[in-house]
Amino acid sequence: MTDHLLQQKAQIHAPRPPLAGKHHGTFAFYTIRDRLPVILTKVIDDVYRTIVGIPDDESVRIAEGKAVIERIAALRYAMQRDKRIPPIEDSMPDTAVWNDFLDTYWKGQGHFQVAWLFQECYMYRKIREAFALTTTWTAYDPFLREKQASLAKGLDVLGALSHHVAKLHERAHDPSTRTVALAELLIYSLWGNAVDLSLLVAADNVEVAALGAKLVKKGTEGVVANDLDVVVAHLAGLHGKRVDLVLDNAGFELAADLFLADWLIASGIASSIVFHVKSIPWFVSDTTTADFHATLADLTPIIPMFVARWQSHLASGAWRIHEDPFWTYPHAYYHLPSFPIFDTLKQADLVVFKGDLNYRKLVFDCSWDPTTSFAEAIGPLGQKETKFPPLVSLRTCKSDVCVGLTPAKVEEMAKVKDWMVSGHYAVISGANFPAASRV
Ligand SMILES: O=P(O)(O)OC[C@H]1O[C@](O)(CO)[C@@H](O)[C@@H]1O
Repeated sequence: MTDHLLQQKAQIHAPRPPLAGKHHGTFAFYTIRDRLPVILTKVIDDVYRTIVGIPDDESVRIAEGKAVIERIAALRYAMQRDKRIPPIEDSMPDTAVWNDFLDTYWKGQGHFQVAWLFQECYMYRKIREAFALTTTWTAYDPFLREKQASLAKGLDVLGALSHHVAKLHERAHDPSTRTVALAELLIYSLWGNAVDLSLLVAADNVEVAALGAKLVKKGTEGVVANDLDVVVAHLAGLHGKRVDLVLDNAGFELAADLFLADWLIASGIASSIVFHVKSIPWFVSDTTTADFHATLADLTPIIPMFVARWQSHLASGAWRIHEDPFWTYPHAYYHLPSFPIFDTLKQADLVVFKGDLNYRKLVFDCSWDPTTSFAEAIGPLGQKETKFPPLVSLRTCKSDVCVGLTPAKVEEMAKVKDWMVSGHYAVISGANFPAASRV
Protein backbone atom coordinates (compact mmCIF):
# COMPACT_ATOMS: atom_id res chain seq x y z
CA MET A 1 0.00 0.00 0.00
CA THR A 2 1.40 3.42 -0.94
CA ASP A 3 2.27 6.03 1.68
CA HIS A 4 -0.75 8.20 1.08
CA LEU A 5 -3.12 5.23 1.23
CA LEU A 6 -1.67 4.39 4.62
CA GLN A 7 -1.99 7.99 5.77
CA GLN A 8 -5.56 7.99 4.63
CA LYS A 9 -6.18 5.26 7.19
CA ALA A 10 -5.93 7.94 9.85
CA GLN A 11 -9.50 8.96 9.17
CA ILE A 12 -10.35 12.61 8.65
CA HIS A 13 -14.01 13.48 9.04
CA ALA A 14 -15.93 16.63 8.19
CA PRO A 15 -15.93 18.98 11.21
CA ARG A 16 -19.71 19.52 10.87
CA PRO A 17 -22.45 17.24 9.46
CA PRO A 18 -21.77 16.89 5.73
CA LEU A 19 -24.30 18.07 3.15
CA ALA A 20 -26.12 14.97 1.89
CA GLY A 21 -29.02 13.97 -0.32
CA LYS A 22 -30.82 12.36 2.61
CA HIS A 23 -31.84 15.81 3.84
CA HIS A 24 -35.05 16.32 1.89
CA GLY A 25 -35.60 19.70 0.31
CA THR A 26 -31.89 20.64 0.33
CA PHE A 27 -29.95 21.50 -2.81
CA ALA A 28 -28.01 18.21 -2.40
CA PHE A 29 -31.29 16.25 -2.40
CA TYR A 30 -32.61 18.11 -5.42
CA THR A 31 -29.27 17.73 -7.27
CA ILE A 32 -29.06 13.96 -6.80
CA ARG A 33 -32.74 13.46 -7.52
CA ASP A 34 -33.12 15.77 -10.53
CA ARG A 35 -29.94 17.38 -11.83
CA LEU A 36 -27.42 14.55 -11.88
CA PRO A 37 -29.75 12.11 -13.73
CA VAL A 38 -30.08 14.75 -16.46
CA ILE A 39 -26.28 14.91 -16.78
CA LEU A 40 -26.17 11.11 -17.15
CA THR A 41 -28.91 11.24 -19.78
CA LYS A 42 -26.86 13.79 -21.71
CA VAL A 43 -23.83 11.48 -21.58
CA ILE A 44 -25.97 8.68 -23.00
CA ASP A 45 -27.23 10.96 -25.78
CA ASP A 46 -23.70 12.09 -26.59
CA VAL A 47 -22.35 8.54 -26.85
CA TYR A 48 -25.34 7.55 -28.94
CA ARG A 49 -24.69 10.44 -31.35
CA THR A 50 -21.10 9.31 -31.71
CA ILE A 51 -22.10 5.68 -32.30
CA VAL A 52 -24.43 6.72 -35.10
CA GLY A 53 -21.44 8.22 -36.94
CA ILE A 54 -19.24 5.11 -36.65
CA PRO A 55 -18.88 3.04 -39.87
CA ASP A 56 -20.56 -0.41 -39.68
CA ASP A 57 -17.28 -2.29 -40.07
CA GLU A 58 -16.02 -0.92 -36.71
CA SER A 59 -18.13 -3.43 -34.86
CA VAL A 60 -16.01 -3.53 -31.68
CA ARG A 61 -16.27 0.23 -31.24
CA ILE A 62 -20.01 0.12 -31.81
CA ALA A 63 -20.53 -2.76 -29.38
CA GLU A 64 -18.34 -1.13 -26.73
CA GLY A 65 -20.18 2.18 -27.18
CA LYS A 66 -23.45 0.38 -26.51
CA ALA A 67 -21.92 -1.20 -23.41
CA VAL A 68 -20.94 2.29 -22.18
CA ILE A 69 -24.55 3.39 -22.60
CA GLU A 70 -25.78 0.40 -20.61
CA ARG A 71 -23.38 1.12 -17.75
CA ILE A 72 -24.36 4.78 -17.57
CA ALA A 73 -28.05 3.86 -17.64
CA ALA A 74 -27.42 1.38 -14.80
CA LEU A 75 -25.67 4.08 -12.79
CA ARG A 76 -28.62 6.43 -13.29
CA TYR A 77 -31.02 3.70 -12.17
CA ALA A 78 -28.95 2.91 -9.05
CA MET A 79 -28.57 6.57 -8.16
CA GLN A 80 -32.27 7.36 -8.44
CA ARG A 81 -33.16 4.37 -6.28
CA ASP A 82 -30.56 5.10 -3.61
CA LYS A 83 -28.79 1.78 -4.20
CA ARG A 84 -25.67 0.81 -2.27
CA ILE A 85 -22.58 2.36 -3.89
CA PRO A 86 -20.33 -0.39 -5.31
CA PRO A 87 -16.52 -0.18 -5.72
CA ILE A 88 -14.94 1.07 -8.93
CA GLU A 89 -14.22 -1.90 -11.21
CA ASP A 90 -11.62 -0.63 -13.68
CA SER A 91 -7.85 -0.65 -13.26
CA MET A 92 -7.00 3.01 -13.65
CA PRO A 93 -4.06 4.38 -11.59
CA ASP A 94 -6.49 5.88 -9.05
CA THR A 95 -8.85 2.89 -8.65
CA ALA A 96 -7.25 1.68 -5.40
CA VAL A 97 -7.42 5.18 -3.86
CA TRP A 98 -11.11 5.45 -4.71
CA ASN A 99 -12.02 2.03 -3.38
CA ASP A 100 -10.01 2.53 -0.23
CA PHE A 101 -11.84 5.80 0.39
CA LEU A 102 -15.22 4.16 -0.23
CA ASP A 103 -14.32 1.32 2.10
CA THR A 104 -13.04 3.62 4.83
CA TYR A 105 -15.88 6.14 4.89
CA TRP A 106 -19.00 5.05 3.03
CA LYS A 107 -19.01 1.27 2.62
CA GLY A 108 -22.41 -0.24 1.92
CA GLN A 109 -24.33 3.05 1.82
CA GLY A 110 -26.64 4.50 -0.83
CA HIS A 111 -26.30 7.59 -3.03
CA PHE A 112 -28.60 9.72 -0.87
CA GLN A 113 -27.00 8.52 2.38
CA VAL A 114 -23.35 9.36 1.74
CA ALA A 115 -21.86 12.87 1.76
CA TRP A 116 -23.01 14.75 -1.34
CA LEU A 117 -19.40 15.75 -2.11
CA PHE A 118 -18.39 12.10 -2.28
CA GLN A 119 -21.51 11.06 -4.16
CA GLU A 120 -21.15 13.68 -6.87
CA CYS A 121 -17.43 13.00 -7.38
CA TYR A 122 -18.18 9.26 -7.46
CA MET A 123 -20.71 9.79 -10.25
CA TYR A 124 -18.07 11.42 -12.46
CA ARG A 125 -15.51 8.75 -11.61
CA LYS A 126 -18.09 6.08 -12.44
CA ILE A 127 -18.71 7.74 -15.83
CA ARG A 128 -14.97 7.43 -16.46
CA GLU A 129 -15.13 3.76 -15.46
CA ALA A 130 -17.69 3.06 -18.19
CA PHE A 131 -15.15 4.24 -20.81
CA ALA A 132 -12.09 2.80 -19.06
CA LEU A 133 -13.63 -0.69 -19.25
CA THR A 134 -13.57 -0.55 -23.07
CA THR A 135 -10.64 -0.89 -25.47
CA THR A 136 -11.79 1.71 -28.01
CA TRP A 137 -13.35 4.53 -25.93
CA THR A 138 -10.73 5.01 -23.21
CA ALA A 139 -9.81 8.57 -24.25
CA TYR A 140 -13.38 9.63 -25.09
CA ASP A 141 -14.69 12.81 -23.46
CA PRO A 142 -18.52 12.75 -23.32
CA PHE A 143 -18.60 16.43 -22.35
CA LEU A 144 -16.50 17.74 -25.22
CA ARG A 145 -19.43 18.84 -27.38
CA GLU A 146 -20.95 20.76 -24.47
CA LYS A 147 -17.66 22.46 -23.63
CA GLN A 148 -17.19 23.57 -27.24
CA ALA A 149 -20.73 24.94 -27.48
CA SER A 150 -20.38 26.88 -24.24
CA LEU A 151 -17.23 28.73 -25.32
CA ALA A 152 -18.77 29.57 -28.70
CA LYS A 153 -21.54 31.50 -26.90
CA GLY A 154 -19.02 33.62 -24.97
CA LEU A 155 -16.65 34.59 -27.77
CA ASP A 156 -18.21 38.02 -28.42
CA VAL A 157 -17.98 39.02 -24.77
CA LEU A 158 -14.36 37.85 -24.56
CA GLY A 159 -13.49 39.76 -27.72
CA ALA A 160 -14.98 42.95 -26.25
CA LEU A 161 -13.22 42.41 -22.94
CA SER A 162 -9.88 41.88 -24.64
CA HIS A 163 -9.81 45.49 -25.89
CA HIS A 164 -9.92 46.73 -22.34
CA VAL A 165 -7.42 44.12 -21.10
CA ALA A 166 -5.04 45.20 -23.89
CA LYS A 167 -5.11 48.71 -22.40
CA LEU A 168 -4.24 47.28 -18.99
CA HIS A 169 -1.19 45.69 -20.61
CA GLU A 170 -0.03 49.04 -21.97
CA ARG A 171 0.16 50.23 -18.36
CA ALA A 172 1.29 46.99 -16.74
CA HIS A 173 4.31 48.71 -15.15
CA ASP A 174 2.49 51.85 -14.08
CA PRO A 175 2.35 51.82 -10.24
CA SER A 176 -0.64 54.18 -10.21
CA THR A 177 -2.91 51.67 -12.01
CA ARG A 178 -1.42 48.43 -10.68
CA THR A 179 -3.89 47.75 -7.90
CA VAL A 180 -6.99 48.63 -9.89
CA ALA A 181 -5.83 46.43 -12.79
CA LEU A 182 -5.24 43.54 -10.41
CA ALA A 183 -8.64 43.98 -8.79
CA GLU A 184 -10.31 44.08 -12.19
CA LEU A 185 -8.61 40.96 -13.50
CA LEU A 186 -9.42 39.06 -10.31
CA ILE A 187 -13.04 40.14 -10.72
CA TYR A 188 -13.13 38.87 -14.31
CA SER A 189 -11.68 35.57 -13.20
CA LEU A 190 -14.28 35.38 -10.41
CA TRP A 191 -17.32 36.10 -12.55
CA GLY A 192 -15.96 33.93 -15.35
CA ASN A 193 -16.99 31.14 -12.97
CA ALA A 194 -20.60 32.20 -13.45
CA VAL A 195 -19.99 32.20 -17.21
CA ASP A 196 -21.24 35.73 -17.37
CA LEU A 197 -18.92 38.66 -17.74
CA SER A 198 -21.33 40.42 -20.06
CA LEU A 199 -22.54 42.75 -17.33
CA LEU A 200 -19.01 43.94 -16.82
CA VAL A 201 -18.03 44.52 -20.40
CA ALA A 202 -17.58 48.18 -21.13
CA ALA A 203 -19.40 49.63 -24.08
CA ASP A 204 -18.11 53.12 -23.41
CA ASN A 205 -14.64 54.48 -23.92
CA VAL A 206 -13.84 56.02 -20.54
CA GLU A 207 -10.25 56.57 -19.38
CA VAL A 208 -8.83 53.16 -18.51
CA ALA A 209 -8.26 53.59 -14.76
CA ALA A 210 -11.63 55.23 -14.19
CA LEU A 211 -13.33 52.49 -16.13
CA GLY A 212 -11.41 49.89 -14.13
CA ALA A 213 -12.60 51.35 -10.84
CA LYS A 214 -16.16 51.37 -12.13
CA LEU A 215 -15.96 47.73 -13.20
CA VAL A 216 -14.49 46.65 -9.88
CA LYS A 217 -17.28 48.44 -8.01
CA LYS A 218 -19.90 46.71 -10.10
CA GLY A 219 -18.09 43.39 -9.93
CA THR A 220 -18.00 43.35 -6.14
CA GLU A 221 -21.70 44.15 -5.66
CA GLY A 222 -22.75 40.51 -5.27
CA VAL A 223 -19.68 39.44 -3.31
CA VAL A 224 -20.96 38.39 0.11
CA ALA A 225 -17.56 37.76 1.70
CA ASN A 226 -14.90 39.97 0.21
CA ASP A 227 -11.14 39.76 0.82
CA LEU A 228 -10.30 41.38 -2.52
CA ASP A 229 -8.34 44.24 -0.95
CA VAL A 230 -6.12 41.86 1.02
CA VAL A 231 -5.40 39.74 -2.04
CA VAL A 232 -4.63 42.77 -4.19
CA ALA A 233 -2.37 44.33 -1.52
CA HIS A 234 -0.44 41.06 -1.25
CA LEU A 235 -0.09 40.53 -4.98
CA ALA A 236 0.83 44.14 -5.73
CA GLY A 237 3.85 43.84 -3.44
CA LEU A 238 5.27 40.75 -5.16
CA HIS A 239 7.94 40.59 -7.82
CA GLY A 240 9.02 37.59 -9.90
CA LYS A 241 6.98 35.15 -7.82
CA ARG A 242 5.01 31.99 -8.55
CA VAL A 243 1.21 31.94 -8.65
CA ASP A 244 -0.68 28.65 -8.89
CA LEU A 245 -4.20 28.55 -10.31
CA VAL A 246 -6.26 25.50 -9.43
CA LEU A 247 -8.51 25.74 -12.44
CA ASP A 248 -12.20 25.08 -12.76
CA ASN A 249 -14.08 25.30 -16.07
CA ALA A 250 -12.54 25.29 -19.52
CA GLY A 251 -13.63 27.71 -22.24
CA PHE A 252 -15.07 30.98 -21.03
CA GLU A 253 -13.90 30.82 -17.40
CA LEU A 254 -10.45 29.65 -18.44
CA ALA A 255 -10.14 32.59 -20.84
CA ALA A 256 -10.83 35.00 -17.96
CA ASP A 257 -8.22 33.17 -15.85
CA LEU A 258 -5.70 33.48 -18.68
CA PHE A 259 -6.22 37.25 -18.87
CA LEU A 260 -5.24 37.38 -15.19
CA ALA A 261 -2.28 35.01 -15.54
CA ASP A 262 -0.96 36.91 -18.56
CA TRP A 263 -1.09 40.27 -16.80
CA LEU A 264 0.65 38.85 -13.72
CA ILE A 265 3.58 37.96 -15.98
CA ALA A 266 3.45 41.26 -17.91
CA SER A 267 3.52 43.31 -14.70
CA GLY A 268 6.51 41.38 -13.34
CA ILE A 269 4.51 40.29 -10.27
CA ALA A 270 4.88 36.66 -11.33
CA SER A 271 7.61 35.02 -13.34
CA SER A 272 5.88 31.69 -13.20
CA ILE A 273 2.27 30.51 -13.32
CA VAL A 274 1.26 26.91 -12.72
CA PHE A 275 -2.18 25.83 -13.95
CA HIS A 276 -3.57 22.79 -12.15
CA VAL A 277 -5.88 20.80 -14.39
CA LYS A 278 -7.93 17.62 -14.12
CA SER A 279 -6.55 14.40 -15.56
CA ILE A 280 -9.98 13.05 -16.56
CA PRO A 281 -13.23 14.73 -17.71
CA TRP A 282 -14.85 16.06 -14.54
CA PHE A 283 -18.01 17.90 -13.45
CA VAL A 284 -18.91 18.39 -17.13
CA SER A 285 -16.80 21.42 -17.94
CA ASP A 286 -13.67 21.22 -15.78
CA THR A 287 -10.40 21.89 -17.59
CA THR A 288 -8.22 18.98 -18.72
CA THR A 289 -4.90 19.48 -20.54
CA ALA A 290 -6.67 18.82 -23.84
CA ASP A 291 -9.34 21.43 -22.99
CA PHE A 292 -6.67 23.97 -22.15
CA HIS A 293 -5.14 23.65 -25.61
CA ALA A 294 -8.55 23.46 -27.30
CA THR A 295 -9.59 26.71 -25.60
CA LEU A 296 -6.49 28.46 -26.95
CA ALA A 297 -7.23 27.11 -30.44
CA ASP A 298 -10.87 28.28 -30.28
CA LEU A 299 -9.82 31.73 -29.08
CA THR A 300 -7.20 32.23 -31.80
CA PRO A 301 -9.54 33.77 -34.41
CA ILE A 302 -11.01 36.18 -31.81
CA ILE A 303 -7.93 37.34 -29.88
CA PRO A 304 -4.93 36.22 -31.95
CA MET A 305 -2.37 38.53 -30.31
CA PHE A 306 -3.27 37.31 -26.84
CA VAL A 307 -3.18 33.66 -27.82
CA ALA A 308 0.20 34.08 -29.53
CA ARG A 309 1.62 35.54 -26.31
CA TRP A 310 0.00 32.77 -24.22
CA GLN A 311 1.58 30.16 -26.47
CA SER A 312 4.94 31.81 -25.99
CA HIS A 313 4.46 31.71 -22.18
CA LEU A 314 3.85 27.98 -22.49
CA ALA A 315 6.85 27.53 -24.79
CA SER A 316 9.18 29.46 -22.47
CA GLY A 317 7.96 27.64 -19.37
CA ALA A 318 6.65 30.84 -17.74
CA TRP A 319 3.29 29.05 -17.82
CA ARG A 320 3.10 25.39 -16.94
CA ILE A 321 0.17 22.99 -17.02
CA HIS A 322 0.26 20.51 -14.17
CA GLU A 323 -1.94 17.42 -13.96
CA ASP A 324 -2.34 15.58 -10.68
CA PRO A 325 -4.74 12.75 -9.85
CA PHE A 326 -5.60 14.36 -6.50
CA TRP A 327 -8.01 16.81 -8.12
CA THR A 328 -10.27 13.95 -9.17
CA TYR A 329 -10.03 11.99 -5.93
CA PRO A 330 -13.03 12.07 -3.58
CA HIS A 331 -11.09 13.83 -0.83
CA ALA A 332 -11.81 17.22 0.68
CA TYR A 333 -8.78 19.49 0.94
CA TYR A 334 -8.44 18.73 4.64
CA HIS A 335 -6.69 15.61 3.26
CA LEU A 336 -4.42 17.57 0.92
CA PRO A 337 -1.33 17.57 3.22
CA SER A 338 -1.19 13.74 2.95
CA PHE A 339 -0.73 13.79 -0.83
CA PRO A 340 2.24 14.64 -3.07
CA ILE A 341 0.38 17.63 -4.59
CA PHE A 342 0.82 19.38 -1.22
CA ASP A 343 4.58 19.77 -1.78
CA THR A 344 3.96 21.14 -5.27
CA LEU A 345 1.47 23.75 -4.04
CA LYS A 346 3.74 24.77 -1.18
CA GLN A 347 6.21 26.16 -3.70
CA ALA A 348 3.70 28.81 -4.78
CA ASP A 349 3.56 32.34 -3.37
CA LEU A 350 -0.19 32.42 -3.89
CA VAL A 351 -2.65 29.63 -4.68
CA VAL A 352 -5.91 30.64 -6.36
CA PHE A 353 -8.73 28.09 -6.13
CA LYS A 354 -11.35 28.64 -8.81
CA GLY A 355 -15.03 27.83 -8.59
CA ASP A 356 -17.65 26.13 -6.54
CA LEU A 357 -16.35 22.59 -6.33
CA ASN A 358 -12.91 23.73 -5.14
CA TYR A 359 -14.67 25.81 -2.48
CA ARG A 360 -16.77 22.86 -1.36
CA LYS A 361 -13.64 20.75 -1.03
CA LEU A 362 -11.80 23.53 0.83
CA VAL A 363 -14.52 23.85 3.50
CA PHE A 364 -15.36 20.10 3.53
CA ASP A 365 -18.87 20.71 2.15
CA CYS A 366 -20.58 20.67 5.51
CA SER A 367 -23.14 22.59 7.51
CA TRP A 368 -21.13 25.58 8.70
CA ASP A 369 -22.60 28.51 10.50
CA PRO A 370 -22.10 31.17 7.77
CA THR A 371 -20.35 33.51 10.23
CA THR A 372 -17.51 30.98 10.69
CA SER A 373 -14.28 32.47 9.37
CA PHE A 374 -12.94 31.06 6.10
CA ALA A 375 -9.56 30.38 7.79
CA GLU A 376 -11.30 28.18 10.36
CA ALA A 377 -13.51 26.43 7.82
CA ILE A 378 -10.62 25.30 5.63
CA GLY A 379 -9.09 23.39 8.57
CA PRO A 380 -5.42 22.38 8.16
CA LEU A 381 -4.76 24.61 5.13
CA GLY A 382 -5.56 27.66 7.25
CA GLN A 383 -3.47 26.59 10.26
CA LYS A 384 0.01 28.09 10.80
CA GLU A 385 1.76 24.79 11.39
CA THR A 386 0.71 23.49 7.96
CA LYS A 387 2.71 26.32 6.33
CA PHE A 388 0.44 26.46 3.30
CA PRO A 389 0.99 29.59 1.17
CA PRO A 390 -1.55 32.44 1.03
CA LEU A 391 -4.62 31.19 -0.78
CA VAL A 392 -7.76 32.69 -2.22
CA SER A 393 -10.99 31.12 -3.37
CA LEU A 394 -12.75 32.92 -6.25
CA ARG A 395 -16.16 31.30 -6.32
CA THR A 396 -19.63 32.11 -7.48
CA CYS A 397 -22.06 30.42 -5.10
CA LYS A 398 -23.69 27.33 -6.65
CA SER A 399 -24.18 25.09 -3.62
CA ASP A 400 -25.54 25.65 -0.16
CA VAL A 401 -22.39 26.07 1.85
CA CYS A 402 -20.91 29.47 2.56
CA VAL A 403 -18.74 30.95 5.32
CA GLY A 404 -17.06 34.24 6.12
CA LEU A 405 -20.26 36.35 6.30
CA THR A 406 -20.83 39.06 8.88
CA PRO A 407 -24.01 38.71 10.99
CA ALA A 408 -25.44 41.73 9.11
CA LYS A 409 -24.75 40.06 5.75
CA VAL A 410 -26.41 36.85 6.95
CA GLU A 411 -29.49 38.84 7.84
CA GLU A 412 -29.47 40.68 4.51
CA MET A 413 -29.03 37.49 2.46
CA ALA A 414 -31.77 35.68 4.38
CA LYS A 415 -34.21 37.84 2.39
CA VAL A 416 -32.78 36.72 -0.97
CA LYS A 417 -34.29 33.50 -2.27
CA ASP A 418 -31.78 30.84 -3.39
CA TRP A 419 -28.79 33.19 -3.10
CA MET A 420 -26.51 30.28 -2.19
CA VAL A 421 -27.16 28.34 -5.38
CA SER A 422 -28.20 30.87 -8.03
CA GLY A 423 -24.65 31.75 -9.18
CA HIS A 424 -25.54 35.45 -8.81
CA TYR A 425 -23.57 35.84 -5.60
CA ALA A 426 -19.95 35.13 -4.93
CA VAL A 427 -17.10 35.04 -2.44
CA ILE A 428 -13.51 36.20 -2.61
CA SER A 429 -12.20 34.43 0.47
CA GLY A 430 -8.56 34.44 1.47
CA ALA A 431 -6.38 32.91 4.18
CA ASN A 432 -2.72 32.87 5.29
CA PHE A 433 -1.95 36.39 4.07
CA PRO A 434 0.91 38.10 5.92
CA ALA A 435 -0.18 40.80 8.33
CA ALA A 436 1.34 43.46 6.02
CA SER A 437 -1.31 42.68 3.39
CA ARG A 438 -4.17 43.37 5.81
CA VAL A 439 -5.70 46.67 4.76
O1 LIG B 1 -17.91 24.74 -11.95
P1 LIG B 1 -18.08 24.93 -10.50
O2 LIG B 1 -18.11 26.36 -10.11
O3 LIG B 1 -17.08 24.15 -9.68
O4 LIG B 1 -19.49 24.39 -10.18
C1 LIG B 1 -19.74 23.06 -9.96
C2 LIG B 1 -20.83 23.01 -8.98
O5 LIG B 1 -22.02 23.03 -9.64
C3 LIG B 1 -22.92 22.19 -9.01
O6 LIG B 1 -23.21 21.18 -9.90
C4 LIG B 1 -24.09 23.00 -8.57
O7 LIG B 1 -24.66 23.69 -9.62
C5 LIG B 1 -22.25 21.66 -7.79
O8 LIG B 1 -22.59 20.40 -7.62
C6 LIG B 1 -20.80 21.86 -8.06
O9 LIG B 1 -20.16 22.15 -6.88
